Amino acid sequence: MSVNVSSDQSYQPYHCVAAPIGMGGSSPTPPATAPVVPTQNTAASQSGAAQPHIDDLRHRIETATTRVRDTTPLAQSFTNFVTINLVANAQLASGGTAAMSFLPDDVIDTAAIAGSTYINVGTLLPFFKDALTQIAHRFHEMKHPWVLDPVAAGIGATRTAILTGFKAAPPTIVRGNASEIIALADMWNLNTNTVIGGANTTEPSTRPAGVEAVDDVDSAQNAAVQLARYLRDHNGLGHAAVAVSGATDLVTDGDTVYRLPGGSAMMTKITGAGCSLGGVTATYLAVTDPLTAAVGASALYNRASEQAERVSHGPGSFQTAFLDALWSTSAQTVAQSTITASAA
Ligand SMILES: Nc1ncnc2c1ncn2[C@@H]1O[C@H](COP(=O)(O)OP(=O)(O)O)[C@@H](O)[C@H]1O
Ligand SMILES: Cc1ncsc1CCOP(=O)(O)O
Ligand SMILES: [Mg+2]
Repeated sequence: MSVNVSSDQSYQPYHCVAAPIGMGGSSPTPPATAPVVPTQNTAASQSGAAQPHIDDLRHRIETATTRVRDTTPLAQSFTNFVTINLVANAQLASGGTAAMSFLPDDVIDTAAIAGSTYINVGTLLPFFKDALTQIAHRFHEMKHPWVLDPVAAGIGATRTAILTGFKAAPPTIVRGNASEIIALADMWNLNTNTVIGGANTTEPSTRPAGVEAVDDVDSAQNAAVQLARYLRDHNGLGHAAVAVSGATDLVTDGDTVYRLPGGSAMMTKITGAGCSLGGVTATYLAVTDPLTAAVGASALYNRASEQAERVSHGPGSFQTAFLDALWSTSAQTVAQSTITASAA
């Protein structure tokens, strides 16, 4: 059974007048929310059963997007050196604030004042293996919510040791591209029955993919569902989400699979689109539940990247326009994104 809820919202540009921010001064005036622009393509036909739960999710997305902008939540990041600046800037443009840290005592002390933490394994140093194991187990004891981006899962003994080690103290949310999600589920020996390359192969995926996906989002669905169920049952919080990014994003809590079409393919031409989505997912997780955080951040990214594509002329201006659109896309536009739900 699937429910196709479709309502494209045209973008309403805003000229935000940010209040001057002194050191420790008040945060800028968050953008006003857009008037809901009636469009000819409003809600498609939907079965009655699923509509209330989609409406509730939309309400939680709008509330979370507004709360991020109103409360400037801190999401700490232990992330790679390639995209660390975009992660921080995307968190701030979305309404949150950032703190980047690597030494365990610093990370654990910062976690005590942060709403969540983001861990991304894109670039590694030798001490990361012990540090990240220590951090994950401390987060588990603290019941501290955190997001994992398993960048380049499957490549290198150190990265594999780190990702394998997270199974014993797993995150609240995992966000990755299709190949990373498949590789992580395989690495954790979850029963995913992943079929690569369609019906003509039955071998589970064992190939590392680098930082880019070599699998399509749908081939990662079973892996994402099994991973979400494992996280929910073992992270000590009782709820979880897995987000698989791509041309149509997929998010699951282990019971329902949500699909979010749209966004701009230009996102594949800037490094850090996925990494920064993980960071903004952590920003949302600081104020809401894992499913709402994963769906809301993905929807924000899709609406903002569409706007950026409309006003840019190449990767450089696209990235700048994307940050602007993270700031000014209204909470209502995010909440009214097209979302399709089906049973896991
Ligand atoms: N073909 C596409 N069309 C639209 N959006 C895309 C496409 N590919 C990726 N994206 C978007 O780019 C962002 C990063 O996704 P992805 O490139 O899959 O992550 P990663 O950079 O970790 O591989 C997500 O918001 C995703 O929705
Ligand atoms: C290129 C690269 N190398 C190690 S991490 C990294 C950035 C990956 O960023 P994203 O996953 O957002 O494409
Ligand atoms: Mg990535």
